[in-house]
Amino acid sequence: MSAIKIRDNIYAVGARDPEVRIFHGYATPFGATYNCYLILDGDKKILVDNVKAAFTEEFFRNIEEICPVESLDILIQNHIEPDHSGSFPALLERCPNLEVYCTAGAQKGLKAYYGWEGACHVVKMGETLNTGSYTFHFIPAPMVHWPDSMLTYLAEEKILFSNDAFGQHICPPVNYDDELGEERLMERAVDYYGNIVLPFGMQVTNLLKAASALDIELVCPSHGVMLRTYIGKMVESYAKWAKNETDPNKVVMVYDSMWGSTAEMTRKICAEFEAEGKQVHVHCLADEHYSAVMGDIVEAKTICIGASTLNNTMMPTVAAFLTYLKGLKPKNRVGLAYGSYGWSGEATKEVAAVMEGMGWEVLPIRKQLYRG
Ligand SMILES: Cc1cc2nc3c(=O)[nH]c(=O)nc-3n(C[C@H](O)[C@H](O)[C@H](O)COP(=O)(O)O)c2cc1C
Repeated sequence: MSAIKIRDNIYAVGARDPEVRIFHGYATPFGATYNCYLILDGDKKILVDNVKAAFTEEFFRNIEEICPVESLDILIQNHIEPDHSGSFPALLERCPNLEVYCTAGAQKGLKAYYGWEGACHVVKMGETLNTGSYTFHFIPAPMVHWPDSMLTYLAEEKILFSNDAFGQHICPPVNYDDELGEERLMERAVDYYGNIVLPFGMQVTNLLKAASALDIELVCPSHGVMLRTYIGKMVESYAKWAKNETDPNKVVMVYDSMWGSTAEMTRKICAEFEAEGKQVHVHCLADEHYSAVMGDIVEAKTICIGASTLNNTMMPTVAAFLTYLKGLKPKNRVGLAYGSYGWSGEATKEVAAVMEGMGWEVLPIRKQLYRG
């Protein structure tokens, strides 16, 4: 990838990773990008975030299209997760006097990850950095995505560097939301939300409140395409998802099956829901990674989980999905546990217990001895 000119003095200088298929346990069938941004303000050169360590060379090449890496003055580190900070040691090697702006949590993280104990500008909500003609406003957003996370707003250009917020895992040959198309954008965004942001509805609501005062023309996230046309749609969707507004007509069915009996139950139950006019999304865990289900979970009111009994418990694929789901904490759902068994049939009871543990309304279990 080359540097992408966004404005006269602003460039995207991140890296593309079309090959990545699992990203910290999250399936990325369409690859990912690690976006970061270079801003020139007179003789000041400011970098917002950096990239995964393995992509440092590509990142440096992109910067060098604009200016020498050694000439960078300031690094705004919005978040310390290694996909945004992996090049930090290499950057410091080439720019030992780089001034770093980040939250207190990020400072701790930079020390823990990289042993870095340098002087740092620790920023809080509402604090700004003036670099001459530009003012950067810092907006800490704890848990969107980690405790150290923040966003940075460049007032004069009306650009929000949103880091993980509003991101999408995709590595398309285009740079902007309207080039990708609304449907594809929102499909990737809800997948990202379901896998990354879902547990943090309250924090997202707080962030949207803080961002509502800003005049934003361009959102530059750390993953996926930049938003210039569908900012309103994205913010509206985040607000809805953060409030856990589900669709009573949307049903998700997730299952695995050894001999096809639970698959057959899935087809029957699916047909029943469809006869009621519901929209059913079916995922078989033998074919799909458990994280591929999460985009549909975000808006579905009813979630049916099918597991046959294997050695007195549920199938491991379903157990893995439930472990993942529990961590992402979808609330206020209606659950149905179903599955086939041969003699003891523990699986469905175990699935229903997990649903109860998440506080869901649980429908009566549907169990079937072998093929009925
Ligand atoms: C390796 C293996 C272990 C099984 N263990 C149990 C068990 O512990 N308890 C039980 O009720 N059924 C057990 N079964 C029977 C299956 O649950 C039963 O065949 C069921 O119909 C399979 O549903 P499926 O076709 O959806 O996989 C086992 C089946 C296999 C192949």
